[in-house]
Amino acid sequence: MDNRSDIWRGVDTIKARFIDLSDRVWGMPEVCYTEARSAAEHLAELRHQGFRITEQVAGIPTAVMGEWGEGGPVIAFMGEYDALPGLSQEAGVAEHRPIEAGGHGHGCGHNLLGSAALLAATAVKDWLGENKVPGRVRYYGCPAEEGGAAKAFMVRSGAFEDADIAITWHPHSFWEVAVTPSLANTRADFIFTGRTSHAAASPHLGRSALDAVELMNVGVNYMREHMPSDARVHYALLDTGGIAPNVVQAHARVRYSIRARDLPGMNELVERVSKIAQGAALMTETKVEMKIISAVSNILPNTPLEQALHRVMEELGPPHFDEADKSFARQIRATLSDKDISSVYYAIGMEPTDRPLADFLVPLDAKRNPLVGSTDVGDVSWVVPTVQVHAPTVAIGTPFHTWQVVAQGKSAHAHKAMVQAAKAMAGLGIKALTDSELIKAAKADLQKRTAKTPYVCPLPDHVAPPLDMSVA
Ligand SMILES: Nc1ccc(C(=O)N[C@@H](CCC(=O)O)C(=O)O)cc1
Repeated sequence: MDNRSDIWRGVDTIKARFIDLSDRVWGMPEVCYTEARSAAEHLAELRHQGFRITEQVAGIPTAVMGEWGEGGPVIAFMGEYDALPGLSQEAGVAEHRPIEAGGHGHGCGHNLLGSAALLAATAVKDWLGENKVPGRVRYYGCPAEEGGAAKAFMVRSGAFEDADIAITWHPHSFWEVAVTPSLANTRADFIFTGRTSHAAASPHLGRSALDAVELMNVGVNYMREHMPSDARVHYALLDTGGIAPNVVQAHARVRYSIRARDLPGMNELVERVSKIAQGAALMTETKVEMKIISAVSNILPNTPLEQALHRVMEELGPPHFDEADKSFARQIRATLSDKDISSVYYAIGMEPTDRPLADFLVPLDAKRNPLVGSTDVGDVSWVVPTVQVHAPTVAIGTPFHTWQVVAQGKSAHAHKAMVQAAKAMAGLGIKALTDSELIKAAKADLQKRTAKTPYVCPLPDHVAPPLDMSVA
Protein backbone atom coordinates (compact mmCIF):
# COMPACT_ATOMS: atom_id res chain seq x y z
CA MET A 1 0.00 0.00 0.00
CA ASP A 2 2.85 2.37 0.80
CA ASN A 3 3.84 2.51 -2.82
CA ARG A 4 4.99 6.03 -3.46
CA SER A 5 5.38 5.57 -7.18
CA ASP A 6 1.56 5.35 -7.37
CA ILE A 7 1.12 8.74 -5.74
CA TRP A 8 3.85 10.22 -7.93
CA ARG A 9 2.15 8.90 -11.03
CA GLY A 10 -1.05 10.42 -9.65
CA VAL A 11 0.63 13.83 -9.37
CA ASP A 12 1.87 13.58 -12.98
CA THR A 13 -1.59 12.68 -14.24
CA ILE A 14 -3.23 15.82 -12.88
CA LYS A 15 -0.33 18.31 -12.74
CA ALA A 16 -1.25 20.31 -15.87
CA ARG A 17 -4.30 21.94 -14.21
CA PHE A 18 -2.17 23.07 -11.27
CA ILE A 19 0.61 24.48 -13.42
CA ASP A 20 -2.09 26.50 -15.18
CA LEU A 21 -3.49 27.60 -11.82
CA SER A 22 -0.02 28.76 -10.73
CA ASP A 23 0.45 30.72 -13.97
CA ARG A 24 -2.98 32.35 -13.63
CA VAL A 25 -2.26 33.40 -10.03
CA TRP A 26 1.14 34.73 -11.18
CA GLY A 27 -0.80 36.93 -13.60
CA MET A 28 -3.10 38.44 -10.93
CA PRO A 29 -0.63 39.42 -8.17
CA GLU A 30 -2.56 40.49 -5.07
CA VAL A 31 -0.95 41.65 -1.82
CA CYS A 32 -1.78 40.84 1.84
CA TYR A 33 -5.52 40.28 2.43
CA THR A 34 -6.57 41.59 -1.00
CA GLU A 35 -6.20 38.15 -2.67
CA ALA A 36 -9.87 37.97 -3.75
CA ARG A 37 -9.22 36.63 -7.26
CA SER A 38 -6.41 34.26 -6.28
CA ALA A 39 -8.45 32.79 -3.41
CA ALA A 40 -11.43 32.43 -5.76
CA GLU A 41 -9.22 30.47 -8.19
CA HIS A 42 -8.16 28.11 -5.39
CA LEU A 43 -11.75 27.79 -4.17
CA ALA A 44 -12.96 26.93 -7.68
CA GLU A 45 -10.34 24.18 -7.98
CA LEU A 46 -11.25 22.75 -4.56
CA ARG A 47 -14.91 22.65 -5.68
CA HIS A 48 -13.98 21.08 -9.01
CA GLN A 49 -12.04 18.38 -7.16
CA GLY A 50 -14.97 17.61 -4.85
CA PHE A 51 -13.53 18.84 -1.55
CA ARG A 52 -15.94 19.90 1.25
CA ILE A 53 -15.43 23.65 1.51
CA THR A 54 -15.07 26.06 4.42
CA GLU A 55 -14.94 29.68 3.35
CA GLN A 56 -13.75 32.69 5.38
CA VAL A 57 -11.57 30.66 7.73
CA ALA A 58 -11.03 32.74 10.92
CA GLY A 59 -13.35 35.34 9.40
CA ILE A 60 -10.77 36.18 6.73
CA PRO A 61 -12.44 36.71 3.32
CA THR A 62 -9.45 35.30 1.39
CA ALA A 63 -8.78 32.22 3.59
CA VAL A 64 -10.31 28.94 2.36
CA MET A 65 -10.19 25.31 3.41
CA GLY A 66 -11.13 22.11 1.62
CA GLU A 67 -11.44 18.66 3.16
CA TRP A 68 -11.92 15.22 1.67
CA GLY A 69 -12.27 11.73 3.18
CA GLU A 70 -13.65 10.12 6.33
CA GLY A 71 -12.15 8.99 9.63
CA GLY A 72 -8.46 8.26 10.06
CA PRO A 73 -5.73 10.85 10.53
CA VAL A 74 -6.04 14.42 9.23
CA ILE A 75 -3.22 15.47 6.90
CA ALA A 76 -3.08 19.23 6.33
CA PHE A 77 -1.42 20.78 3.28
CA MET A 78 -0.89 24.54 3.49
CA GLY A 79 -0.70 26.86 0.50
CA GLU A 80 -0.24 30.60 0.01
CA TYR A 81 -1.03 33.00 -2.85
CA ASP A 82 -0.14 36.53 -1.78
CA ALA A 83 2.22 38.71 -3.83
CA LEU A 84 4.49 41.64 -2.96
CA PRO A 85 4.14 45.33 -3.75
CA GLY A 86 6.39 47.06 -6.27
CA LEU A 87 7.69 43.92 -7.96
CA SER A 88 5.83 44.00 -11.27
CA GLN A 89 7.97 42.15 -13.81
CA GLU A 90 7.64 40.31 -17.10
CA ALA A 91 8.08 36.55 -17.08
CA GLY A 92 10.78 34.68 -18.97
CA VAL A 93 13.24 37.55 -19.41
CA ALA A 94 16.56 38.05 -17.64
CA GLU A 95 16.33 41.81 -17.30
CA HIS A 96 14.34 44.13 -15.08
CA ARG A 97 11.24 44.93 -17.12
CA PRO A 98 8.15 45.90 -15.06
CA ILE A 99 4.77 45.19 -16.68
CA GLU A 100 3.16 48.06 -14.80
CA ALA A 101 5.04 50.82 -12.97
CA GLY A 102 4.49 50.38 -9.24
CA GLY A 103 2.53 47.16 -9.82
CA HIS A 104 2.66 44.04 -7.67
CA GLY A 105 4.50 40.80 -8.42
CA HIS A 106 5.02 37.27 -7.16
CA GLY A 107 8.48 37.92 -5.73
CA CYS A 108 8.30 35.10 -3.19
CA GLY A 109 6.85 32.47 -5.56
CA HIS A 110 3.57 32.03 -3.70
CA ASN A 111 1.77 31.39 -7.00
CA LEU A 112 3.77 28.16 -7.15
CA LEU A 113 3.50 27.54 -3.40
CA GLY A 114 -0.29 27.51 -3.28
CA SER A 115 -0.79 25.52 -6.49
CA ALA A 116 1.69 22.79 -5.57
CA ALA A 117 0.18 22.38 -2.08
CA LEU A 118 -3.26 22.05 -3.67
CA LEU A 119 -1.80 19.59 -6.20
CA ALA A 120 -0.38 17.46 -3.36
CA ALA A 121 -3.70 17.54 -1.47
CA THR A 122 -5.61 16.54 -4.61
CA ALA A 123 -3.24 13.66 -5.40
CA VAL A 124 -3.60 12.37 -1.83
CA LYS A 125 -7.40 12.70 -2.12
CA ASP A 126 -7.35 10.62 -5.33
CA TRP A 127 -5.09 8.05 -3.66
CA LEU A 128 -7.40 7.81 -0.61
CA GLY A 129 -10.36 7.27 -2.94
CA GLU A 130 -8.64 4.57 -4.96
CA ASN A 131 -7.17 2.71 -1.99
CA LYS A 132 -10.25 3.01 0.27
CA VAL A 133 -8.05 3.98 3.19
CA PRO A 134 -9.58 5.87 6.14
CA GLY A 135 -8.12 9.33 6.43
CA ARG A 136 -8.82 12.96 5.70
CA VAL A 137 -6.81 15.33 3.58
CA ARG A 138 -7.14 19.08 3.84
CA TYR A 139 -5.92 22.02 1.84
CA TYR A 140 -5.63 25.30 3.72
CA GLY A 141 -5.50 28.29 1.36
CA CYS A 142 -3.68 30.83 3.51
CA PRO A 143 -3.49 34.52 2.54
CA ALA A 144 -1.17 37.32 3.66
CA GLU A 145 2.00 35.44 4.57
CA GLU A 146 4.02 38.55 3.74
CA GLY A 147 3.40 40.26 7.04
CA GLY A 148 -0.30 39.56 7.63
CA ALA A 149 0.22 36.50 9.86
CA ALA A 150 -2.97 34.89 8.51
CA LYS A 151 -1.95 31.43 9.75
CA ALA A 152 -1.48 32.78 13.29
CA PHE A 153 -5.06 34.12 13.16
CA MET A 154 -6.22 30.79 11.70
CA VAL A 155 -4.48 28.88 14.51
CA ARG A 156 -6.06 31.24 17.08
CA SER A 157 -9.51 30.52 15.62
CA GLY A 158 -8.95 26.77 16.09
CA ALA A 159 -8.75 25.97 12.37
CA PHE A 160 -5.83 23.55 12.89
CA GLU A 161 -7.08 22.02 16.14
CA ASP A 162 -7.76 18.51 14.84
CA ALA A 163 -5.03 18.30 12.19
CA ASP A 164 -2.53 15.49 12.88
CA ILE A 165 0.33 16.78 10.77
CA ALA A 166 0.87 19.82 8.54
CA ILE A 167 2.95 19.81 5.38
CA THR A 168 4.00 22.73 3.22
CA TRP A 169 6.89 23.93 1.07
CA HIS A 170 8.60 27.06 -0.13
CA PRO A 171 10.28 28.02 -3.41
CA HIS A 172 14.05 28.14 -2.92
CA SER A 173 17.48 27.84 -4.53
CA PHE A 174 17.95 24.28 -3.25
CA TRP A 175 16.24 20.89 -2.93
CA GLU A 176 16.13 20.12 0.77
CA VAL A 177 14.08 19.61 3.88
CA ALA A 178 13.61 23.06 5.43
CA VAL A 179 15.28 22.64 8.82
CA THR A 180 16.14 26.26 9.53
CA PRO A 181 14.08 27.77 12.35
CA SER A 182 12.56 31.14 11.49
CA LEU A 183 12.38 34.25 13.67
CA ALA A 184 9.39 35.33 15.72
CA ASN A 185 8.18 38.65 14.34
CA THR A 186 5.83 41.43 15.44
CA ARG A 187 4.76 44.29 13.25
CA ALA A 188 3.61 47.41 15.06
CA ASP A 189 2.72 50.92 13.96
CA PHE A 190 3.79 53.89 16.09
CA ILE A 191 1.47 56.78 15.41
CA PHE A 192 2.67 60.17 16.63
CA THR A 193 0.45 63.21 16.99
CA GLY A 194 1.81 66.73 17.53
CA ARG A 195 0.57 70.23 16.80
CA THR A 196 0.82 72.02 13.49
CA SER A 197 1.95 75.61 13.06
CA HIS A 198 3.77 77.93 10.66
CA ALA A 199 7.32 76.62 10.63
CA ALA A 200 8.82 80.14 10.26
CA ALA A 201 6.29 82.50 11.82
CA SER A 202 5.32 80.42 14.88
CA PRO A 203 7.68 77.44 15.19
CA HIS A 204 7.51 77.69 18.99
CA LEU A 205 3.81 76.80 18.85
CA GLY A 206 4.31 73.64 16.79
CA ARG A 207 5.24 70.14 18.01
CA SER A 208 6.54 67.90 15.25
CA ALA A 209 5.38 64.30 14.97
CA LEU A 210 8.00 63.81 12.25
CA ASP A 211 10.75 64.87 14.69
CA ALA A 212 9.39 62.24 17.07
CA VAL A 213 9.61 59.52 14.41
CA GLU A 214 13.19 60.56 13.59
CA LEU A 215 14.20 60.51 17.25
CA MET A 216 12.50 57.16 17.76
CA ASN A 217 14.43 55.68 14.84
CA VAL A 218 17.70 57.11 16.17
CA GLY A 219 16.94 55.62 19.58
CA VAL A 220 16.20 52.21 18.11
CA ASN A 221 19.36 52.35 16.04
CA TYR A 222 21.33 52.96 19.27
CA MET A 223 19.57 49.94 20.80
CA ARG A 224 20.96 47.67 18.08
CA GLU A 225 24.33 47.38 19.75
CA HIS A 226 22.66 46.02 22.85
CA MET A 227 20.35 43.38 21.46
CA PRO A 228 20.95 39.69 20.69
CA SER A 229 22.93 39.34 17.47
CA ASP A 230 20.26 37.23 15.76
CA ALA A 231 17.48 39.71 16.51
CA ARG A 232 16.31 42.04 13.74
CA VAL A 233 14.56 45.41 13.79
CA HIS A 234 13.49 47.35 10.70
CA TYR A 235 11.08 50.11 9.86
CA ALA A 236 9.14 51.75 7.06
CA LEU A 237 7.79 55.31 7.09
CA LEU A 238 4.08 55.12 6.31
CA ASP A 239 3.31 58.77 6.96
CA THR A 240 5.85 61.56 7.21
CA GLY A 241 3.22 64.22 7.85
CA GLY A 242 3.20 65.87 4.46
CA ILE A 243 5.51 67.40 1.89
CA ALA A 244 5.56 71.01 3.07
CA PRO A 245 8.62 71.90 5.15
CA ASN A 246 6.97 75.14 6.24
CA VAL A 247 4.06 73.32 7.94
CA VAL A 248 5.04 71.66 11.21
CA GLN A 249 4.08 67.99 10.75
CA ALA A 250 1.34 67.18 13.24
CA HIS A 251 1.06 63.50 12.36
CA ALA A 252 3.55 60.81 11.39
CA ARG A 253 3.53 57.04 11.42
CA VAL A 254 6.32 54.46 11.33
CA ARG A 255 5.81 50.69 10.97
CA TYR A 256 8.27 48.49 12.81
CA SER A 257 9.09 44.84 12.33
CA ILE A 258 10.71 43.41 15.47
CA ARG A 259 12.19 39.91 15.28
CA ALA A 260 13.94 37.56 17.65
CA ARG A 261 14.79 33.89 18.05
CA ASP A 262 11.72 33.20 20.22
CA LEU A 263 8.62 34.87 21.63
CA PRO A 264 10.04 35.86 25.04
CA GLY A 265 13.02 37.46 23.28
CA MET A 266 10.72 39.20 20.83
CA ASN A 267 8.35 40.49 23.51
CA GLU A 268 11.29 41.94 25.41
CA LEU A 269 12.42 43.84 22.31
CA VAL A 270 8.89 45.04 21.55
CA GLU A 271 8.78 46.46 25.07
CA ARG A 272 12.12 48.23 24.59
CA VAL A 273 11.10 49.69 21.23
CA SER A 274 7.86 50.87 22.80
CA LYS A 275 9.81 52.62 25.58
CA ILE A 276 11.98 54.35 22.99
CA ALA A 277 8.79 55.56 21.23
CA GLN A 278 7.53 56.97 24.53
CA GLY A 279 10.90 58.64 25.05
CA ALA A 280 10.66 60.26 21.62
CA ALA A 281 7.16 61.50 22.43
CA LEU A 282 8.39 62.92 25.72
CA MET A 283 11.29 64.72 24.04
CA THR A 284 9.07 66.29 21.40
CA GLU A 285 5.92 66.87 23.47
CA THR A 286 3.89 64.75 21.08
CA LYS A 287 1.63 61.79 21.79
CA VAL A 288 2.29 58.26 20.61
CA GLU A 289 -0.03 55.33 20.10
CA MET A 290 1.30 51.82 19.45
CA LYS A 291 -0.85 49.55 17.31
CA ILE A 292 0.10 45.89 16.81
CA ILE A 293 -0.64 44.89 13.21
CA SER A 294 0.29 41.20 13.29
CA ALA A 295 2.71 38.78 14.89
CA VAL A 296 4.12 35.31 14.19
CA SER A 297 6.03 32.72 16.19
CA ASN A 298 9.36 31.11 15.36
CA ILE A 299 9.22 27.70 13.66
CA LEU A 300 9.44 24.66 15.87
CA PRO A 301 11.35 21.85 14.14
CA ASN A 302 9.98 18.30 14.10
CA THR A 303 12.71 15.68 13.85
CA PRO A 304 10.62 12.59 12.95
CA LEU A 305 8.85 14.46 10.14
CA GLU A 306 12.11 15.97 8.87
CA GLN A 307 13.75 12.55 8.74
CA ALA A 308 10.75 10.94 7.05
CA LEU A 309 10.53 13.76 4.51
CA HIS A 310 14.26 13.52 3.80
CA ARG A 311 13.88 9.82 2.99
CA VAL A 312 10.96 10.57 0.63
CA MET A 313 13.00 13.28 -1.11
CA GLU A 314 15.99 10.95 -1.44
CA GLU A 315 13.82 8.32 -3.05
CA LEU A 316 12.16 10.86 -5.34
CA GLY A 317 15.30 12.73 -6.36
CA PRO A 318 15.64 16.35 -7.44
CA PRO A 319 13.75 17.75 -10.46
CA HIS A 320 15.27 16.90 -13.86
CA PHE A 321 16.29 20.11 -15.55
CA ASP A 322 17.07 20.12 -19.28
CA GLU A 323 19.44 22.29 -21.30
CA ALA A 324 16.77 24.94 -21.96
CA ASP A 325 16.04 25.24 -18.22
CA LYS A 326 19.73 25.58 -17.43
CA SER A 327 20.25 28.10 -20.18
CA PHE A 328 17.55 30.49 -18.85
CA ALA A 329 18.81 29.95 -15.29
CA ARG A 330 22.32 30.90 -16.48
CA GLN A 331 20.95 34.15 -17.92
CA ILE A 332 19.32 34.94 -14.58
CA ARG A 333 22.52 33.99 -12.80
CA ALA A 334 24.37 36.56 -14.88
CA THR A 335 22.21 39.28 -13.26
CA LEU A 336 23.25 38.17 -9.74
CA SER A 337 26.37 39.14 -7.86
CA ASP A 338 28.97 36.62 -6.73
CA LYS A 339 27.91 37.47 -3.19
CA ASP A 340 24.27 36.57 -3.93
CA ILE A 341 25.47 33.15 -5.03
CA SER A 342 28.09 32.52 -2.35
CA SER A 343 25.73 33.53 0.45
CA VAL A 344 23.10 30.88 -0.42
CA TYR A 345 25.83 28.24 -0.57
CA TYR A 346 27.21 29.52 2.74
CA ALA A 347 23.74 29.05 4.24
CA ILE A 348 23.93 25.31 3.48
CA GLY A 349 27.62 25.06 4.36
CA MET A 350 28.86 24.45 0.79
CA GLU A 351 31.46 26.04 -1.47
CA PRO A 352 29.88 27.78 -4.51
CA THR A 353 29.66 25.79 -7.75
CA ASP A 354 28.86 26.72 -11.36
CA ARG A 355 25.56 24.85 -11.40
CA PRO A 356 22.76 27.15 -12.55
CA LEU A 357 20.02 25.02 -10.91
CA ALA A 358 20.13 22.67 -7.93
CA ASP A 359 20.27 19.02 -8.99
CA PHE A 360 21.21 17.52 -5.63
CA LEU A 361 19.62 16.95 -2.23
CA VAL A 362 21.18 18.98 0.58
CA PRO A 363 22.10 16.56 3.41
CA LEU A 364 19.83 16.78 6.42
CA ASP A 365 22.84 17.35 8.66
CA ALA A 366 24.62 19.90 6.42
CA LYS A 367 26.65 22.41 8.46
CA ARG A 368 24.30 25.28 7.86
CA ASN A 369 24.95 29.00 8.49
CA PRO A 370 21.46 30.23 7.91
CA LEU A 371 20.21 33.78 7.69
CA VAL A 372 16.53 33.62 8.23
CA GLY A 373 13.29 35.51 7.86
CA SER A 374 9.97 34.85 9.49
CA THR A 375 6.82 33.03 8.47
CA ASP A 376 3.37 32.40 9.88
CA VAL A 377 4.02 28.67 9.34
CA GLY A 378 5.71 29.14 12.73
CA ASP A 379 2.40 29.32 14.59
CA VAL A 380 1.07 26.16 12.96
CA SER A 381 4.29 24.34 13.93
CA TRP A 382 3.60 25.02 17.63
CA VAL A 383 0.19 23.33 17.56
CA VAL A 384 0.55 20.64 14.84
CA PRO A 385 3.72 18.72 13.90
CA THR A 386 4.82 20.60 10.79
CA VAL A 387 7.43 20.11 8.07
CA GLN A 388 8.42 21.99 4.91
CA VAL A 389 10.04 21.14 1.58
CA HIS A 390 12.37 23.56 -0.20
CA ALA A 391 12.36 23.04 -3.97
CA PRO A 392 14.61 24.74 -6.54
CA THR A 393 12.25 27.06 -8.43
CA VAL A 394 14.97 29.65 -9.05
CA ALA A 395 18.53 29.85 -10.36
CA ILE A 396 20.88 29.20 -7.45
CA GLY A 397 21.56 32.46 -5.62
CA THR A 398 18.41 34.31 -6.68
CA PRO A 399 17.52 36.53 -3.73
CA PHE A 400 13.85 36.44 -2.77
CA HIS A 401 11.60 39.52 -3.00
CA THR A 402 13.31 40.57 -6.25
CA TRP A 403 12.29 40.92 -9.90
CA GLN A 404 14.38 37.85 -10.69
CA VAL A 405 11.98 35.63 -8.70
CA VAL A 406 9.00 37.12 -10.54
CA ALA A 407 10.75 36.64 -13.90
CA GLN A 408 11.23 32.92 -13.15
CA GLY A 409 7.72 32.42 -11.72
CA LYS A 410 6.24 30.85 -14.87
CA SER A 411 9.41 29.20 -16.18
CA ALA A 412 9.69 25.52 -17.06
CA HIS A 413 12.24 25.02 -14.27
CA ALA A 414 9.85 26.55 -11.71
CA HIS A 415 7.05 24.29 -12.97
CA LYS A 416 9.27 21.22 -12.62
CA ALA A 417 10.29 22.23 -9.09
CA MET A 418 6.70 22.88 -8.02
CA VAL A 419 5.65 19.43 -9.29
CA GLN A 420 8.60 17.85 -7.47
CA ALA A 421 7.61 19.69 -4.29
CA ALA A 422 4.06 18.36 -4.67
CA LYS A 423 5.41 14.82 -5.09
CA ALA A 424 7.56 15.11 -1.96
CA MET A 425 4.64 16.50 0.06
CA ALA A 426 2.15 13.93 -1.24
CA GLY A 427 4.69 11.13 -0.68
CA LEU A 428 5.07 12.17 2.95
CA GLY A 429 1.28 12.44 3.27
CA ILE A 430 0.84 8.82 2.12
CA LYS A 431 3.62 7.74 4.46
CA ALA A 432 1.77 9.32 7.41
CA LEU A 433 -1.54 7.75 6.33
CA THR A 434 -0.06 4.26 6.17
CA ASP A 435 2.36 4.36 9.10
CA SER A 436 0.65 5.38 12.35
CA GLU A 437 4.02 5.31 14.11
CA LEU A 438 5.13 8.39 12.18
CA ILE A 439 2.27 10.58 13.42
CA LYS A 440 2.77 9.23 16.94
CA ALA A 441 6.49 10.06 16.88
CA ALA A 442 5.83 13.49 15.36
CA LYS A 443 3.32 14.31 18.10
CA ALA A 444 5.66 13.07 20.82
CA ASP A 445 8.40 15.32 19.43
CA LEU A 446 6.06 18.33 19.49
CA GLN A 447 4.95 17.50 23.02
CA LYS A 448 8.53 17.26 24.21
CA ARG A 449 9.47 20.60 22.66
CA THR A 450 6.46 22.40 24.14
CA ALA A 451 6.35 20.69 27.55
CA LYS A 452 8.19 23.50 29.34
CA THR A 453 7.23 26.30 26.98
CA PRO A 454 3.64 25.82 25.81
CA TYR A 455 2.37 27.72 22.78
CA VAL A 456 1.38 31.29 23.52
CA CYS A 457 -0.34 33.08 20.66
CA PRO A 458 1.82 36.13 19.83
CA LEU A 459 -1.29 38.11 18.83
CA PRO A 460 -2.86 40.20 21.58
CA ASP A 461 -6.53 39.14 22.05
CA HIS A 462 -7.93 42.42 20.77
CA VAL A 463 -5.96 42.32 17.50
CA ALA A 464 -8.09 41.18 14.53
CA PRO A 465 -6.73 40.19 11.10
CA PRO A 466 -5.45 43.47 9.61
CA LEU A 467 -7.61 43.23 6.51
CA ASP A 468 -6.81 46.84 5.56
CA MET A 469 -3.03 46.62 6.12
CA SER A 470 -2.28 46.92 2.42
CA VAL A 471 -4.01 50.28 2.25
CA ALA A 472 -1.25 52.59 3.46
N1 LIG B 1 10.83 30.40 3.02
C1 LIG B 1 10.53 31.69 3.27
C2 LIG B 1 9.60 32.01 4.24
C3 LIG B 1 9.31 33.33 4.50
C4 LIG B 1 9.93 34.34 3.77
C5 LIG B 1 9.65 35.77 4.06
O1 LIG B 1 10.23 36.64 3.45
N2 LIG B 1 8.74 36.10 5.00
C6 LIG B 1 8.43 37.46 5.40
C7 LIG B 1 7.22 37.40 6.29
C8 LIG B 1 7.32 37.92 7.68
C9 LIG B 1 6.31 37.42 8.69
O2 LIG B 1 5.51 36.51 8.44
O3 LIG B 1 6.33 37.98 9.80
C10 LIG B 1 9.63 38.10 6.08
O4 LIG B 1 10.48 37.39 6.64
O5 LIG B 1 9.70 39.33 6.08
C11 LIG B 1 10.83 34.02 2.79
C12 LIG B 1 11.14 32.70 2.53
